Amino acid sequence: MRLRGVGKRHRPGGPWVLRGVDAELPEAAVLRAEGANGSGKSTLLRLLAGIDAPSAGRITGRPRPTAYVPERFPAALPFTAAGYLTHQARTRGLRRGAAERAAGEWLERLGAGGHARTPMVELSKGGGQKVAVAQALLAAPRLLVLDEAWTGLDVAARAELDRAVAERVADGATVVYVDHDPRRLAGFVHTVLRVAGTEVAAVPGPARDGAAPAAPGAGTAGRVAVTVTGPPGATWPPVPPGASAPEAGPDGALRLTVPAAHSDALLRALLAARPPWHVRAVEPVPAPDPAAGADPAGGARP
Ligand SMILES: Nc1ncnc2c1ncn2[C@@H]1O[C@H](COP(=O)(O)OP(=O)(O)OP(=O)(O)O)[C@@H](O)[C@H]1O
Repeated sequence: MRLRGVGKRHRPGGPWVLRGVDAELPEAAVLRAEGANGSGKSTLLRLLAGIDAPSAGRITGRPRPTAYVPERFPAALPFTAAGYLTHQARTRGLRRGAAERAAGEWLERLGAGGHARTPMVELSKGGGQKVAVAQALLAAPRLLVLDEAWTGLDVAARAELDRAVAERVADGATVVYVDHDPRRLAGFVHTVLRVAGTEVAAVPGPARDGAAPAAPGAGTAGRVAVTVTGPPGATWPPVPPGASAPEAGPDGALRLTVPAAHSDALLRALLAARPPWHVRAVEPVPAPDPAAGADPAGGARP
């Protein structure tokens, strides 16, 4: 998916919120949009999801199907939770039986199975948010856009959404999100979209293959250290080739190193585990062999 010279203003002649945005969004990747309040993150996400059209420029190659969880979900709809989700699944091409099954399965996964027959207007804020998330995940989107989608969810549903993100990415989808919590999916982010002053800068995130050598202090051997904590009962997933044995730290966290080329696979496995692991940090590891990439400038980019 590609943005070329994309601009947006919310009314003709009004101020540009975004202008001249050029970016390429990779497949099978998580992208996090960051920026100050009112900088235009939600505006960017609505453009990416196709909810709003750009005022200038073009967006091409948007993966289909596309799904979007808005910051404010219109929960006061004349349906039950399951009825609404079934309707949504039908509009996305599922047959009635498959649509009902998908609706029920997503409500169960998010811990809202007991509210399947609850009218939407009677749902709590958290219940409404679960329906908002479920409607986005129903049709296995190839582009998933999440605007503060974790807000209002309970801990278990948040973890389920993390897992759903990992599943979508493992399936080749692009996931773009905004969240006020900097730890949300930390270490899993391929690209950060920095929104500031009408511009969007795409910078490598910690999970990008090959990002580690470009980071200050990193060696050219390209290993990264992953620090995780696990919920009670978490089992260690299969780790990719070349990973070190996990070592326990004093604070109960586990740390292991892995070749940068395999860090995405490890992060996906950790987040897709049931229950999922919490990825605390992904950091470059200096190369053990000084001849392999000694760089007095501290790993500056070539
Ligand atoms: N529908 C709209 N009509 C007019 N102005 C809008 C509309 N939506 C957003 N804006 C304006 O566009 C600018 C960017 O808003 P946006 O919601 O995209 O920012 P944000 O970075 O997501 O903010 P926050 O972090 O507070 O959610 C703001 O000045 C906002 O007031």
